[in-house]
Amino acid sequence: EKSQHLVYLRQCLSLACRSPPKPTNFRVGALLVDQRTNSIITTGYTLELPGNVHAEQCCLSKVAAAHDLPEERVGEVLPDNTVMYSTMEPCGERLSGNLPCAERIVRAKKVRKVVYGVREPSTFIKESKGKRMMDQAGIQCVFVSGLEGEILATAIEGHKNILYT
Ligand SMILES: Nc1nc(=O)c(N)c(NC[C@H](O)[C@H](O)[C@H](O)COP(=O)(O)O)[nH]1
Ligand SMILES: [Zn+2]
Repeated sequence: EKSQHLVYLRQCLSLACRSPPKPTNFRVGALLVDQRTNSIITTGYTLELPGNVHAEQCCLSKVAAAHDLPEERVGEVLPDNTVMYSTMEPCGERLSGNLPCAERIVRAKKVRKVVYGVREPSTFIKESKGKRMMDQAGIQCVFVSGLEGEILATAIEGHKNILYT
């Protein structure tokens, strides 16, 4: 089970490496798996789509768009028991004020499990709320250890360019 989770999290990590570095967010990769067929439904990474889009948000938006639906209706076209993999815990609050991914995932209804490789660091949001929000919605949140170092190094790539003078 954990080895299978790590296979998908490594794929998320390689997706995160495609994200253009930016000091105001993290570089994250995510993907959706159909648990019945164990096949990947779609992938996403931070800023892949136009606008200030998170990796998890990209996944939901791409599935909806493939069915000519807005993201908020993605639940109508996701298979039951969809699993979201993400290098980082989905956000519960965003400094931009945009709708957090935990709320988007809850709204999607069919995502019943979220697997991630790190909790959100406190760079932008002191106490991350994503996990708690999903727990309260009955979504199974699974933290998988083993890739933290690589995930964090990739996530904060854009931050290294800040000159602390
Ligand atoms: N799980 C996750 N996936 C992402 O793709 C991403 N960029 C973040 N980042 C969380 C961080 O808290 C927000 O990036 C800041 O709060 C700024 O908010 P915006 O990104 O500008 O909406 N977290
Ligand atoms: Zn987010």
